[in-house]
Amino acid sequence: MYLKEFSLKNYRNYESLHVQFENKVNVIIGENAQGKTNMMEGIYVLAMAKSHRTSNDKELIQWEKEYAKIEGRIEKQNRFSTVELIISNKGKKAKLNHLEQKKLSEYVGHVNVIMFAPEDLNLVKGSPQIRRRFINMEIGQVSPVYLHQLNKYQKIIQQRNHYLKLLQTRKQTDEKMLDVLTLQLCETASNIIKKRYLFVKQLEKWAQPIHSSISRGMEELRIQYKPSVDVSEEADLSKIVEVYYDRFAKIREKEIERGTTLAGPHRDDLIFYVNGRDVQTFGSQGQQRTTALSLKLAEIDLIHEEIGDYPVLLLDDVLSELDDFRQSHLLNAIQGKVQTFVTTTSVDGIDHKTLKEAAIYRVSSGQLI
Ligand SMILES: Nc1ncnc2c1ncn2[C@@H]1O[C@H](COP(=O)(O)OP(=O)(O)OP(=O)(O)O)[C@@H](O)[C@H]1O
Repeated sequence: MYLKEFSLKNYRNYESLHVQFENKVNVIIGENAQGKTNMMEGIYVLAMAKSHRTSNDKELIQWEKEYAKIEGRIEKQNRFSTVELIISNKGKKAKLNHLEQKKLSEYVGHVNVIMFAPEDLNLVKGSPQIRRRFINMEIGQVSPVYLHQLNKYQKIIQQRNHYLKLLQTRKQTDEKMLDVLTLQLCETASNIIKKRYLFVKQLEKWAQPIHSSISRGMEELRIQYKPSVDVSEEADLSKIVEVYYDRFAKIREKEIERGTTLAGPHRDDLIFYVNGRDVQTFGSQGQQRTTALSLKLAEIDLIHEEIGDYPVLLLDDVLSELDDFRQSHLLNAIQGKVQTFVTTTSVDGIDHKTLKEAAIYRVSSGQLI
């Protein structure tokens, strides 16, 4: 998959940008605060309809402007299409081949991207929220049904938390509505869990050989999905609903006391083991970085397997964070098959072979040269 043309209007510090990308590797050089990350973010938002660094869409609109617009022309298996996203105070409007899409979940997934930024190196060490976000973003790209379930789940959680607050403050004493919402929650959660189990299994399949190769055969990576309830991978949907329902019955008093939902996919996590040990607790910084890199590279293969095409790779200021060996592993893995955008403040840290094949752009105050 290729992003052939890309435009920004009133997006962050870009008043107006139009660029054609001819090469597979595109290096974007610029001093600090000139717009490198903003451009990577723009490509990411065009694909995912949300930013990787803020949940507040208004931040994406240039200061004092009414709206921001991102457009792209995509080549996918020799076919061309256009994508467009308009962000305003009223919300987001997405168009595919000039046709407005009713649901964002039907738009997301048309362009597939993988972002690798320094904060992704925290995937292993950071909070469970970072890992849940990773799971959601990645499954969401290949499964509109998952995105739909996730949106539904979030709405139910909001309603349920609101109701639990009413019960907590005794503004409401009838618990019937809580039962209805709990059942809806269990049903939606069971679909999400099933998908997550499947995804983690696939991810492990692709990440294991990559991790082994980066560690020169010294390390074996295992990935475990840890749902917030004790439910096995083999359980069918009705069994998962049953397990959840039992759990909610047990914690009902506690939930009312706290006024919030205490179990569900919004409390799941991933555990990474290297040679049998939890790498978050016992791994060295190098092992944690290798794990994060293996996961990102595995995603490329996973998306390729799912959709039959490679995603676009966005490497935002991350190459300089990797040592020479990890950097060359990354560059070899994507060589020739993945359209890649690399941002950097200097080309010094990037290997010569990559630079020779690359188109090099300089960004300065929201302008690209
Ligand atoms: N909504 C906005 N409207 C206008 N300008 C904005 C907006 N949001 C951010 N900016 C500006 O964008 C610039 C930051 O750009 P960006 O984050 O892309 O920097 P960068 O080139 O990646 O720098 P670094 O190398 O430091 O990461 C800042 O000058 C910031 O003030």
